[in-house]
Amino acid sequence: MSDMAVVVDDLVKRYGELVAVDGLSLEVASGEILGLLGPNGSGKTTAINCILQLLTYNRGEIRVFGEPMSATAYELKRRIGVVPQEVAVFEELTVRENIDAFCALYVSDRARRRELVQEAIDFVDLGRFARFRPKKLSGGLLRRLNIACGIVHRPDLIILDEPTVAVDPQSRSAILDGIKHLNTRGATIVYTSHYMEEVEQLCTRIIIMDRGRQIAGGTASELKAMIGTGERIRVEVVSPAELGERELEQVRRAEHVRTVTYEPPELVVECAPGAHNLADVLAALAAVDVTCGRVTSEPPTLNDVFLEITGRALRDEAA
Ligand SMILES: Nc1ncnc2c1ncn2[C@@H]1O[C@H](COP(=O)(O)OP(=O)(O)OP(=O)(O)O)[C@@H](O)[C@H]1O
Repeated sequence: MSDMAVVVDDLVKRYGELVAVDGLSLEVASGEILGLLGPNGSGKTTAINCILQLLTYNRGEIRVFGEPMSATAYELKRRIGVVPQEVAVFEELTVRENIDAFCALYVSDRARRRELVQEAIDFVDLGRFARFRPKKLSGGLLRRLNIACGIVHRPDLIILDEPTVAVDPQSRSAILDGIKHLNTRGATIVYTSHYMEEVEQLCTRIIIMDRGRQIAGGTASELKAMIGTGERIRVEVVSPAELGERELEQVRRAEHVRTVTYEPPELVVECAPGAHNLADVLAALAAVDVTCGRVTSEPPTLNDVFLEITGRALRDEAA
């Protein structure tokens, strides 16, 4: 099983009465970018902290690169880089000194460390800020510093816990590109997020978590193929001013139509997978003399997958 970077078997972590991780099993293959996707509170951070042995747990086995993980497995820990959810850097040190301090935990040779620190600074593009202290950095730059501190020792496995929360779009896209680059350079990546778009863009495989459990896993396309929705068609109704039951019923009767919702002027039709859904829906509308304006057809999202399995949305609008 040496091609597995991480194997978690039946992990349980309780906080008093609350079961934060509830029999979680998962595998991370060497070389992949695994996304752990789940709403806030689904147990992602707790699972990660158990894997890293930062928390004790009630049950379960964890192996990293084929070896049992334990609090004192220092050789294994050296091969892991962690980018925690909360930015954790030293306020009194500059950017360069911070990265060096983290590097020094694993690399004692000063010349080698200088090279690695410079490489990490270049990697997150913080060269212009190398002599700044953290309090002078914006949120996005702080996140980049946090990443540099986690990856400076060139770990084989990199675990990033929601590294783009509260980050501007430009820094976010730089961070995602950087993670892809680390992966091409050979690192296995575990990436937790509640942003489904990010996970879909970045990850080669995705595990969806809810209430401390894995509820589904696969590539984004495999996950979407698991559910009944093939596409969501949105139609702006131009005339008549308001659709009646006759027109709505006509659409419902079209082949593959699963649900029809109408909030004037928009009609939303969810269809099961089919080759001519859009044409069928438009033909149904034309048959009852409905004139359409803008029409769009979208494939299902990972939120649809989550919704279909749990009955709830992956995240509320404010998240
Ligand atoms: N130290 C703690 N004591 C008690 N309960 C906790 C503690 N840490 C987490 N929890 C609870 O455990 C559950 C899982 O939390 P966890 O932080 O692992 O979820 P998450 O998916 O990482 O969400 P988030 O992205 O918000 O961190 C939540 O119900 C949370 O309130």
